Amino acid sequence: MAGDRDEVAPAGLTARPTGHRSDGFGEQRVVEDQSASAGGRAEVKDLDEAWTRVLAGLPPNQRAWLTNSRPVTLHESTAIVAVPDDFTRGQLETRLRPDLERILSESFGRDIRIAVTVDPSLDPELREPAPQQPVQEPVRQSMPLHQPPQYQQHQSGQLQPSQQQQPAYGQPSPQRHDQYQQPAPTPQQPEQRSQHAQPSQPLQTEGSYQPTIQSALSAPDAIGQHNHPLHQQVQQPLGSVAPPPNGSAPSQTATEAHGEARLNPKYTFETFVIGSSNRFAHAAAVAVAEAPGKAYNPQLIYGDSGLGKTHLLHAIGHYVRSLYTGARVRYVSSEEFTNDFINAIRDDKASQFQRRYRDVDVLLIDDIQFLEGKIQTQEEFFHTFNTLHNANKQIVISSDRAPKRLEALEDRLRNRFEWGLITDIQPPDLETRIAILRKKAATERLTAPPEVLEFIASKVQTNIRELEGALIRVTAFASLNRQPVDLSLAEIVLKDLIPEGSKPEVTASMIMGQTASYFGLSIDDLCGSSRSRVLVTARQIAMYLCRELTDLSLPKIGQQFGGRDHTTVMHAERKIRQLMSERRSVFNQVTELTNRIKHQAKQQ
Ligand SMILES: Nc1ncnc2c1ncn2[C@@H]1O[C@H](COP(=O)(O)OP(=O)(O)OP(=O)(O)O)[C@@H](O)[C@H]1O
Repeated sequence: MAGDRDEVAPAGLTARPTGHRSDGFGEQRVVEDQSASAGGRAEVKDLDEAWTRVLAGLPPNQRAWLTNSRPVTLHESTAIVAVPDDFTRGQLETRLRPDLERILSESFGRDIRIAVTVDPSLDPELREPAPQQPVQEPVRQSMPLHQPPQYQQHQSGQLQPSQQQQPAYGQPSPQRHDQYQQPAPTPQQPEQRSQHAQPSQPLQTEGSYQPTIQSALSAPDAIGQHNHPLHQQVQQPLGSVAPPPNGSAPSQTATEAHGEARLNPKYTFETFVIGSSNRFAHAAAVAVAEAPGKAYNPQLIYGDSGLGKTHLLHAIGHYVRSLYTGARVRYVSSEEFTNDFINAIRDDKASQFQRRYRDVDVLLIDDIQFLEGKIQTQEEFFHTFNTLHNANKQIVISSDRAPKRLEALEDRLRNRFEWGLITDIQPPDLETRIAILRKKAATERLTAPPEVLEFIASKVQTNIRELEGALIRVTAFASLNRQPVDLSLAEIVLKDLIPEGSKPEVTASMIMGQTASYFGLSIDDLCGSSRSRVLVTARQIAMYLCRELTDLSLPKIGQQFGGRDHTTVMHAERKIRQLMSERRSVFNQVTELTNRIKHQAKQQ
């Protein structure tokens, strides 16, 4: 009990409850028992009543800070109040203190001071992962980084279905989609139908099957129907593929492998719309997924931001895992790879790092351009690449440029990228953009008539992420106003989002500056660790806008916000998308901020 009381600090100090007290009243009971003989019971009850008066007596802007705060107990002349986070505690101890103490003193007829304690469980909504420290590539390390891998025995095996229940190598495993939260099946337009092989169909067995890019290219336009291009006889196999040595199945369980893969369940081949701009890359991606390590190794996909490179990488991962039980797939952005590498050096865990990236069947590495200029990480990646390639493990790489244009990447790496197959993705044409919107509307259960989809597709021409963002804003606006989604509504919403004329360049610092000043916060607040509701919303809106209005990658955005993890940015994006259609205030805040940011960008 004494321990409990020790957690409560006088104003100015922070105390963190050690136990979980979801109602914030755990401590009240403690003190109640202690002081029962001295009439403390009545006082505790009075504190609740006094708190009601406090809430009624404060102006709304101050009251907002108390939404998730709770009175805990009255101990002599100190009222103890629990709040969800440090930021709110700061507000109570500074701005609100005089009014709080005045109203409480009036209620009790004697001087009352407040002491504030932090109880994070009071804010159940906040699930933000803790921020990570940003990391810098070390200048020089003395430890040996490139020892031969210590898991040679695992590397002999090509992908093999694991033990009893599995079909023979080269045959698909039964559907394992239940392991993922696949998007709910939705009715599809003929042109949106998935064009990759169904896992329930047998794959051609080793030897008889060779993918061919010719056949992929001869497929009709994506917007029309076509046969699966990859079950055709080889005419000109690309990439040198050594026959895989026989080996044992990976020892990892499917569940472990799934946890490691970190794939977005929405990014599958089913949800990927094929058009002339991406058909080649898609066909090669399917080929690679069906015959990992054998078709094209490495496969490199390049193209501008927001055109579907990450989507394809994840889709490969899902498809491999649905075809080969136990397949060890790992998706990683190059930024994470770098950070992981640096942390491994710092923590003296080089061999664990190497195992993580070398003991896999398929390595999907996103945004390789991030390795430019990072000599040590390039060196490490070079060895990772060689180890995997020598063992006939599949490597798929994405980049925002063709390898030749990755000037700050070592020649030996660029050369290796050219060993396999290089495919590009171009901005989609109008028909593909409409088909993407149609599919997006169906999977997200957003209702929008064809003319609205066409209108949006005609307005947003390059980045598919922006295209999706525009659809979300239009449907959110309609839902908030309980209006049907029609052309005039779409025109209103998109007028501000997509200004006429050249596209001004928006930067993360513009977004952070405007967001901070809009919410009366500082940039440090946005980058800091406070999780007060106001701040979290502001931070999430700023992250959402960085995602929508800039080309920055998830990890890059995370770095801008005090070194947060990329999953925090993903969470923020999802959260704000959802809140925009549920809360008018959030929709208005995002719209107003977008206007301010674009206005500022135009003036630069
Ligand atoms: N052909 C497509 N069909 C359906 N959705 C697509 C397609 N291409 C892209 N998208 C969607 O567009 C969004 C952006 O795609 P993605 O993140 O894969 O782009 P990217 O090229 O990796 O961008 P960046 O380089 O900025 O990371 C995603 O939501 C993705 O699902």
